[in-house]
Amino acid sequence: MAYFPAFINLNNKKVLLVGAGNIAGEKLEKLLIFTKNITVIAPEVSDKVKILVEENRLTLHKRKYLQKDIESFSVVIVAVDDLSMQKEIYEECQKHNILCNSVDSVEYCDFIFPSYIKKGSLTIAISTSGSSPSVAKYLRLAIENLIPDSIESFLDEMKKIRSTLPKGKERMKLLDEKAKKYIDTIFKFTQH
Ligand SMILES: C[C@@]1(CC(=O)O)C2=NC(=C\c3[nH]c(c(CCC(=O)O)c3CC(=O)O)Cc3[nH]c(c(CC(=O)O)c3CCC(=O)O)/C=C3\N/C(=C\2)[C@@H](CCC(=O)O)[C@]3(C)CC(=O)O)/[C@H]1CCC(=O)O
Ligand SMILES: NC(=O)c1ccc[n+]([C@@H]2O[C@H](COP(=O)([O-])OP(=O)(O)OC[C@H]3O[C@@H](n4cnc5c(N)ncnc54)[C@H](O)[C@@H]3O)[C@@H](O)[C@H]2O)c1
Repeated sequence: MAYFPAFINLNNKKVLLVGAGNIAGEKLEKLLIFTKNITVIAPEVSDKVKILVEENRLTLHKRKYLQKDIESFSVVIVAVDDLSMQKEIYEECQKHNILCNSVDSVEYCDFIFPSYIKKGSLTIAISTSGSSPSVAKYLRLAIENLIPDSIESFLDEMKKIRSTLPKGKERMKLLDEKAKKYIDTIFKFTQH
């Protein structure tokens, strides 16, 4: 089955990152845009992870992962250089209904990190379901150039209109027309 693309609210969700090397640093940098409720466990910690932990006052346990460490967490990311350990933690997560991401195999992922573009309240996420992370990256770079920064203020304006006008056909029509006009000016055409 394919992955269901969802945008998860990480408020009040505890996130555990196992591993603190190069890839853990990359995942941490991306996660920090969405939550600071992150605990890191690893015996060796890269300079980048050390700085991010200090700057964001994250909890760091400088030791190896121990069974049951996952138990108070909602989301676990396993960024260790050891596939059997990724499998072990993934299986432990399954028993506790904890969402798990492993950096070496989609087989041990309940969710995967997408490549994403964020401009204000707009988020565009791209995934190749693990087929080619670098294709996801270059597609992101190509799409990023198509989206103007003005999208941020335009979305703020649309949000304001939506919250001030009463729900109903009139509001729907107005919002649809404004959205179409804006997108038309960006892409010079609108697909229906
Ligand atoms: C999108 C992105 C998001 C992010 O990391 O946040 C992301 N990987 C990125 C970059 C990237 N990763 C790799 C390269 C080298 C070139 C290449 O292999 O293509 C590059 C390119 C680069 O770094 O330039 C190597 C790699 N990646 C994985 C494996 C294991 C394997 O497949 O076996 C290996 C082999 C390791 C090895 O060979 O040793 C696995 C995963 N990587 C994923 C996400 C998930 C699937 C995403 C999807 O396709 O849907 C998944 C399954 C798990 C996960 O991480 O969640 C981010 C781009 C962000 C951006 O810039 O926009
Ligand atoms: N998903 C991706 O985007 C992607 C991209 C490239 C590579 N990878 C894969 O990511 C993995 C990690 O690569 P890296 O460059 O970050 O490695 P690294 O050597 O820099 O870091 C490994 C980290 O795992 C920790 N670790 C090892 N054993 C541990 C244990 N028992 N408990 C807790 N922590 C432990 C280490 O202390 C270290 O912090 C590799 O297997 C690589 O194939 C994934």
